[in-house]
Amino acid sequence: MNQTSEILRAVPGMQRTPTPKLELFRLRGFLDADECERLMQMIDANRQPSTQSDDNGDPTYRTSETCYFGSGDAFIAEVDRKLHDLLGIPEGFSEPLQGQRYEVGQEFKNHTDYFEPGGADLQKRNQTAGQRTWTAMVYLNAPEAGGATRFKAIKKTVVPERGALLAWNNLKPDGSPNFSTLHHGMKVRAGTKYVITKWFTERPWPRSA
Ligand SMILES: O=C(O)CCC(=O)C(=O)O
Ligand SMILES: [Fe+2]
Repeated sequence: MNQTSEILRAVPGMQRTPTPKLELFRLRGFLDADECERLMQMIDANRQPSTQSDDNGDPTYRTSETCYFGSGDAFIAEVDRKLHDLLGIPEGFSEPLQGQRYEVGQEFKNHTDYFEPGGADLQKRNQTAGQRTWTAMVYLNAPEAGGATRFKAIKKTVVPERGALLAWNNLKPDGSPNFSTLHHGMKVRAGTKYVITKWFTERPWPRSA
């Protein structure tokens, strides 16, 4: 079993989706309301159109906005540390924390978080931090309608709940990408949806000088 998987199974209150297809966990109340509010305000203040890995040229594919949190902020560093501690992954083995914001009608269509084997993006990453391993995301609020995360291969839909964390292993036990991690950040129907996302990496993320 993957070491992170073992660590997560031992966390009090952790819920694991019973499927042999992927390792998917949920922990309610990972962040408190104040932490969520603070992160939402930071996302509102500093957002730009989201980009796509392995870009497929479809402009309707990912319509949300992204906030790249600066690494110098003490509060962000604390949230970052909390995520690393939970998954038992040494600090540095991840991309800088991001926030995502979806307005009514915005979504992130079916995709996987790992980089496509043989693709240009993975080739580039292989010179630095390598493939993405685990994903952790935290719902900062519950939009009034819509905005669930749907894992098609296991027919599982996760409804956003303030402070709840979702974590999954993008790779299979042999280290190859797991297509069953395919997921869809579904359209928000009413309100605005906010999440933070953390992608863990095979090797340390290069520090900026
Ligand atoms: O917003 C969601 O529910 C999913 C987000 C996501 O899949 C991502 O940012 O990679
Ligand atoms: Fe994703």
